[in-house]
Amino acid sequence: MNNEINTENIEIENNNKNNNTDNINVKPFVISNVGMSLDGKLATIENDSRISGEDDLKRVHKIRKSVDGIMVGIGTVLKDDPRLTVHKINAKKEDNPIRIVVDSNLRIPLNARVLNDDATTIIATTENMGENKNINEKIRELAKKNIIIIKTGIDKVDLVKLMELLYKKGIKNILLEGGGTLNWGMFENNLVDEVRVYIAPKIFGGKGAPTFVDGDGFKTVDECIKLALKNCYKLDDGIVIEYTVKK
Ligand SMILES: NC(=O)C1=CN([C@@H]2O[C@H](COP(=O)(O)OP(=O)(O)OC[C@H]3O[C@@H](n4cnc5c(N)ncnc54)[C@H](O)[C@@H]3O)[C@@H](O)[C@H]2O)C=CC1
Ligand SMILES: Nc1nc(O)c(N)c(N[C@@H]2O[C@H](COP(=O)(O)O)[C@@H](O)[C@H]2O)n1
Repeated sequence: MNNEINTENIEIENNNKNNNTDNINVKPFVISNVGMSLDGKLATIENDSRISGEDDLKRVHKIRKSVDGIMVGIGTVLKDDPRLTVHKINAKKEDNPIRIVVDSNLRIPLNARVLNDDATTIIATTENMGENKNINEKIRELAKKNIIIIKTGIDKVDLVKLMELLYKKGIKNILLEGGGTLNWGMFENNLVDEVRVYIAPKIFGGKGAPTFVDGDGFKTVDECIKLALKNCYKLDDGIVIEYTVKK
C-alpha cells in the first residue's frame, strides 16, 4: 500500500520565494490587548488566565467586532483552546474577524476550536514547518477545513512579512491577543501601534508565569518601546489603560 500523501494540489502560500518589495512598510494597524494581574502576569503558574470580569470581556469583544483580524500565538491555542470569535456581545457570524494563528512548526491540533467554521482562519507557518512524518496529512486535513496556510520565514514566522501580506489581503487592522512570546515578537519588530490593558487588582507571582511581554527583552531603556497615555478608566474591579505606541 502506498502511504505517501499527495499534497501537490493543496495551495500553500510560500512567501519566502517572493522577493517583491512593493508595499513594504504598509501594514495593518495593530492593537495589543491583554488582561493582566498587577504584577504583569497573563496567567498563573498553573495557567489559570481568568483575569477579566464580564464587563472587560465585553470591552474586548467590542474590539474583536471592530477589527478585520485577531491574532494569537500557538502557545495560547495549545493552552487555552480559544474560539477567537465575538461571543460575549450581540453579533452575527459575519462580525467575526479573520483569525490568525502564528505557528512556526504547525503544531495546531486538528480539533482546535479556532479551526471551526465560525470564521475564516489563517495559519502563519514557516518553510521548515514540522519535520514529523504526519505533516502532509495534517496539511491535507487543514485544507479540507478551508484553513489558509501562509509560509513566511525559515524556522520562525517572519512577522514583518506576515503583516505586509495580511495588509495586502485586506486586513487593515488587527487585535493582537497574546500570549507573551508573540507579544514580544510584535513589539521587538515595532509592529504594535496601540496598547490596551486591563489590570486586575491581583498579584499572581511566579517566575514561570507568562507576562504581558516575554521573549528576550530589550537590553537598555533607550531601546525599549515607549508609550503615550491616551485614556484610563475603572472597569469591573480593575482599571483599563490605553496607550499609543510612540514611533
Ligand atoms: N490574559 C490574557 O489576556 C491572555 C493570556 N494568555 C496566556 O498566555 C500564555 C501563552 O503565551 P505563550 O506561551 O508565550 O504563547 P504565545 O501565544 O505567545 O505563542 C508563542 C508561539 O508563537 C510562535 N511564534 C512563531 N513565530 C514567532 C515570532 N516571530 N515571534 C514570537 N512567537 C512566534 C512560536 O511557536 C511560539 O512558541 C497562556 O498561559 C495564555 O493563557 C494569552 C493571551 C491573552
Ligand atoms: N482580555 C482577556 N482577559 C482575560 O482574562 C483572558 N483570559 C484573555 N484571554 C484571551 O482570550 C482568549 C479566549 O478567547 P475565547 O473567549 O475563547 O474566544 C484566550 O485564548 C486569550 O487570547 N483575554
